[in-house]
Amino acid sequence: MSATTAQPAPVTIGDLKVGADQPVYVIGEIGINHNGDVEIAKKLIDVAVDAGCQAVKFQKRTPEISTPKDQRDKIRQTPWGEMTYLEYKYKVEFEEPEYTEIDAYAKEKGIQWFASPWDAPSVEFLEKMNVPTHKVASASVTDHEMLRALAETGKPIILSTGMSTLEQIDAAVEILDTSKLVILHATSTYPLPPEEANLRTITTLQERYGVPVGYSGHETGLQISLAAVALGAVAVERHITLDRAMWGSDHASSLEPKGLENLVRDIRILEKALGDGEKRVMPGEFSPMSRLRRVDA
Ligand SMILES: C=C(OP(=O)(O)O)C(=O)O
Repeated sequence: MSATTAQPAPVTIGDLKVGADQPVYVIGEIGINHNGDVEIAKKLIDVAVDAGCQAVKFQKRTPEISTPKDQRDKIRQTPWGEMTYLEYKYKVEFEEPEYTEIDAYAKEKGIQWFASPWDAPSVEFLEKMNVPTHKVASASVTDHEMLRALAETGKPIILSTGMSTLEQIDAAVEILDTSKLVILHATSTYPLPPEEANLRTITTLQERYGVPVGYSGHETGLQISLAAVALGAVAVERHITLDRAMWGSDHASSLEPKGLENLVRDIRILEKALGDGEKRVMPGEFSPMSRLRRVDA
């Protein structure tokens, strides 16, 4: 008899399955860490492939819709000079030519790519790019118009839950098809202090929604993401960068290439180490047992 309880069926994303008894689905979140440069995006795809991630992720916005009205005219110093926040948002936004290049490059490298749309037109854009899944960023949990647009795509959805109450998540889940849903536990504090990680929420979400649950991390270092896997996270998403000192809001709390490589290496070790929960004598124990255990005891 196995000690493990019944697990929800895995969710199929492209040619991969995400769920219990599957390799942890590791997503390198490029986000806007490409700083508007497709060559940086391609280097980050290489970093994710070399580390052993199954996917990279971007963020797709229609800036005049997704940028909060009270933020648009704020002046920012940027590598492109002084500009409004809205102008800056356009600078780091990829459109069809860049995503076509990214799509071809990711296919050539054998890695999945998708994005979090931040408004309904971006869902339509990503659908045209034929992505295998869509991610809901924590900021969009309460954007029911966009969630309905996502549900209509019929694609599997990865729903992040930072900044959200259980009631807000209930309302989001109500709109989505739970047979194609992966939920990510997240705390949207950048960088995330350990005392706000609340990793046992992974179990709370598993029990409440009965779908595969993963983790989207914003901490520095690897321990919290690894603990999430030990607690049953079936997917892990981390921001990635070429250099944490690069200009931009997300670089500082991102993993550099070596950190990502170590994370995936350690996740693969944990997958093996977690086992199935069934107590049995392991093959490697027979020899020590014959040396150490008295047969007459
Ligand atoms: C911000 C995002 O995700 P999360 O809420 O998981 O950090 C995103 O996917 O764009």
